[in-house]
Amino acid sequence: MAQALAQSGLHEQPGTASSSQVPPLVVPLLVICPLLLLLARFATTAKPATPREKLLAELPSPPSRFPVIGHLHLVGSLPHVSLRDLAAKHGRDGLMLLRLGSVPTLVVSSPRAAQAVLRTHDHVFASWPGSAVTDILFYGSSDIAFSPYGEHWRNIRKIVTTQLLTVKKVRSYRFIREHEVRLVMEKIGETSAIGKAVDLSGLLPFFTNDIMCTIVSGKLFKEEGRNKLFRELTDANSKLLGGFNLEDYFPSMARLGVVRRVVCAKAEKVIKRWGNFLDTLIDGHVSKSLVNHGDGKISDYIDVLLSVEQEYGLTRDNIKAILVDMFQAGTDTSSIVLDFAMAKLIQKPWLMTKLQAEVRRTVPRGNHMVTEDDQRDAPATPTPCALVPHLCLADCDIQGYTIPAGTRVLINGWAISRDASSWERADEFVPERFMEGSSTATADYNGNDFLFLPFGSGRRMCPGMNFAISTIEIMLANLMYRFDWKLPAGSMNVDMTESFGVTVPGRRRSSLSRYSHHTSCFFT
Ligand code: HEM
Repeated sequence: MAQALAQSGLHEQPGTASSSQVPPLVVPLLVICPLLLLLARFATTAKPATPREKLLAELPSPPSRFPVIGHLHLVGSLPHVSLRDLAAKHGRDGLMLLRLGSVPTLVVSSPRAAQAVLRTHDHVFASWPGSAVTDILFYGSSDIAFSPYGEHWRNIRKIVTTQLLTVKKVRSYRFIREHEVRLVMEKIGETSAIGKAVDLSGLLPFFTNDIMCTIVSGKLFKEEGRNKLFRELTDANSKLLGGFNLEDYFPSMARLGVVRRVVCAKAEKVIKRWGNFLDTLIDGHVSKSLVNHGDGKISDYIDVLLSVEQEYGLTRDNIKAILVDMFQAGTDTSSIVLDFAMAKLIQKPWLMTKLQAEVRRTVPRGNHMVTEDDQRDAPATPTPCALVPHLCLADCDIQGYTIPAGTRVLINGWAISRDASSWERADEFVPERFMEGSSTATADYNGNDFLFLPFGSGRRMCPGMNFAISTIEIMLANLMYRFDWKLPAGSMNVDMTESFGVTVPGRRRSSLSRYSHHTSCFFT
């Protein structure tokens, strides 16, 4: 045995030939490490050169900062978790400054600080930093989500909130939601008939995508199989928005011509495909509306946008940007929440049974599925929270610190909604906390209660909240009503509590797409 170990090199004695040879990387490391440590010391102790740097230097910040990369090395693969841990250690009053590359970024991790940013000084923080990639993918950032705060954003936000996402409009799409739910139930039923596991993570993105396709462009759209292409394009956007983008951390470097060309090349290709596709759809609607007025059918988003085109001075590119936004913001977000909720419920069978009993009690006997009429008492669906980047537009006082203009601000909604000083069993999935009888039953996700901000708050708050809640609730209620679920051994390979997506420093839902677990479930 000893001989075998010695031969394999695991049992070498000091002084033997192989241990006395210095591995090739050691010498450069011995030189580089002290140099880096020296530079890190210099970076953290150097006197601030400008008034802006002086203000930033006042903010609590982790000491271990390197030149060039700043604090990037401290942010792990789950940024929301790293940022929470760093803020607990180095932050003060829910505020902490990080240098992500060359970008000063204020991380906000307490309800009080979030309220100061998103309510008290909402107008100062209502913009976002901008990027070359979003300029390409969203037609000069002329959509709503990526548009800088200002007149154009106000105009587009007004269209979206008064024409596309009103409560009345969302209700009018009820039959589309119920139809798509029915199709998913049939698919699950068919899989059940042959005794196979159901791949919910595979089904749910198509469910939310298909709803959005019909709402954007009408029934024909899906029948022609175009929904698959939309899914592909939305995925391509998510990858571009969610990957590591040099520009987010080193904006001045990304302004160099060569670098910019490399960063933008892929985005140009993707938007060309979006453009061709959306132009065909819009042209189809234009010619249809010339021959067919007021046929009483529910109008889709393209119809609506064309009908207000002149009133709001919309260009063709503006219309396309809004449509891309609706897909990007409105599909993965809801499917991931559904996936997350189901995965968590399957891990807690007693809770699943309890919620199932509640859903089943509300549905009249003999009904094959839950409709939106049956949903008055549907269980609350807790939604995980995202990290959302904002940009400080003018020097602003927050809790005694002056935040200089140009600082990026990340609201770590995930950390806030798991703060042990606000929530009991803060890290656990406990939907009962939102049910009658619990001390937090009245916790409000409408952006008024800063303990819980799944849809954000203030001027940039999610305008798709009603849309999302309607989609999530009807699907979740039916999944629970129709089937009893259990998990095949070893099929859930990631703990979703820790992996649920948050955004990285670009206004994006990037890590939603990093949410790569696979929820396949058996049902009985
Ligand atoms: C569970 C699902 C969803 C969640 C958790 C969610 C969450 C969010 C959050 C946190 C923001 C940023 C708020 C801020 O900057 O403070 C946001 C923005 C936005 N969301 Fe949602 N969202 C969801 C579904 C939807 C849906 C279904 C739509 C559209 C159909 C939508 C459209 C938008 C748009 C357009 C914005 C940008 C608003 C602006 O910048 O003015 N979202 N969402």
